[in-house]
Amino acid sequence: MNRRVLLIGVGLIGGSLALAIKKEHDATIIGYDLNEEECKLAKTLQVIDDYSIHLREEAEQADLIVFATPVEETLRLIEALNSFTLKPNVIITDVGSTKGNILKKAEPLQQKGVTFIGGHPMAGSHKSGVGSAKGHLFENAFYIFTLLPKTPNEKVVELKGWLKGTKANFQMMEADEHDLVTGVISHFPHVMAASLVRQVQDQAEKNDLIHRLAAGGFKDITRIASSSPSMWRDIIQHNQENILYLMDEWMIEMNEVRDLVAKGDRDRIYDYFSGAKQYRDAMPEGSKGAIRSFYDLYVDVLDQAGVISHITTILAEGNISITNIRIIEAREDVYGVLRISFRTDEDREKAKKIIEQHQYETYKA
Ligand SMILES: NC(=O)C1=CN([C@@H]2O[C@H](COP(=O)(O)OP(=O)(O)OC[C@H]3O[C@@H](n4cnc5c(N)ncnc54)[C@H](O)[C@@H]3O)[C@@H](O)[C@H]2O)C=CC1
Ligand SMILES: O=C(O)C(=O)Cc1ccc(O)cc1
Repeated sequence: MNRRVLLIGVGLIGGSLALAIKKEHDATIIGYDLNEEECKLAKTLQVIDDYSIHLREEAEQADLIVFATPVEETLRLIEALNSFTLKPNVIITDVGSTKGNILKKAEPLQQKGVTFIGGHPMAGSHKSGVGSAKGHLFENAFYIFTLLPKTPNEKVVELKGWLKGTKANFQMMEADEHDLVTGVISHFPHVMAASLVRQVQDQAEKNDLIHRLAAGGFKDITRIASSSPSMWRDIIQHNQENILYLMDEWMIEMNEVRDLVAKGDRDRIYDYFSGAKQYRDAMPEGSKGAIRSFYDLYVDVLDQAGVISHITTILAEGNISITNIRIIEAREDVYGVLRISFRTDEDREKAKKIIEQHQYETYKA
């Protein structure tokens, strides 16, 4: 019998999961979203088979229910599910960036014998909406499951089966540990990125050159500050304790660095940078973390006119597809750096070889 998936929240992550599910399953995917335009677009793009405005009716027929809504909304909707008569074997999961409060909210469902498995695919983008959804978004990314006590293992295996098409790397974690770890590597860095941008904004009011010069590397390192403010408001709210702890730690650290700078302590400043470099350089390559790594290649170009078409032609001849190409004009008009993004490290390596054969200089960030 054809199985039914109810996707609640048909945006970037929900749409990407739907596409991944479709790769491996011949199930009917029904979308439910407050924004009807997103549902229409999702249907046109064949991300979902159909959509509905009748949550109860759809939930009661579903074999798999996926919440891909902002965390605060997910909490509200999980509560609504409590009064529905769900199929006895249904699996409910979510994709929220925080897990503690969501699992607590799902406890009453489990007490009624319904399986809820917390999920967090740790890859994404600063973009929102189903228009940016991709079936391969979670390939090689960590996909964390957080379980309520007594969740049957066969249900976890079944959910992994549903999500096989993501080609993600599934991992189990306790909800508390998840929230601390993601606080460290994703949520707090997000606050930092936003604060760096706001510092530039404040300083740019005094000197408008700052705005122009920030367009290069600064923009790259603060890319995540362009993500959905409402999504991040929810994340910060639901990981408040960890974020406050990390902010306090950061301020202690900044005071220590401030002290080194004030004293002009050259050796210790060197040690500070060198320690950070060593630790960063030793981080594993090739696996995706929460913050998306791009397989970028930088190419020095002198004459910008015509160079993009030349490089795209030689890459096309070499059968290498690119996901993005952009000139970063950080060196005024004559010189430029071309940044080309690839889907895999392998593509980037092949491209590097080919481009260098044409006498361009390349480097990886
Ligand atoms: N964006 C990212 O990179 C990642 C996001 N996440 C998590 O995924 C979830 C969704 O994020 P995105 O897909 O990026 O957001 P999105 O904005 O692209 O999609 C969210 C969708 O939920 C809909 N929605 C909001 N409230 C609703 C409600 N009450 N009922 C039905 N639909 C509702 C919105 O209309 C929107 O279409 C969030 O919980 C976020 O924490 C997890 C991993 C990565
Ligand atoms: O844009 C990026 O790379 C991200 O930071 C993606 C992201 C956002 C939220 C998550 O919970 C996990 C990953």
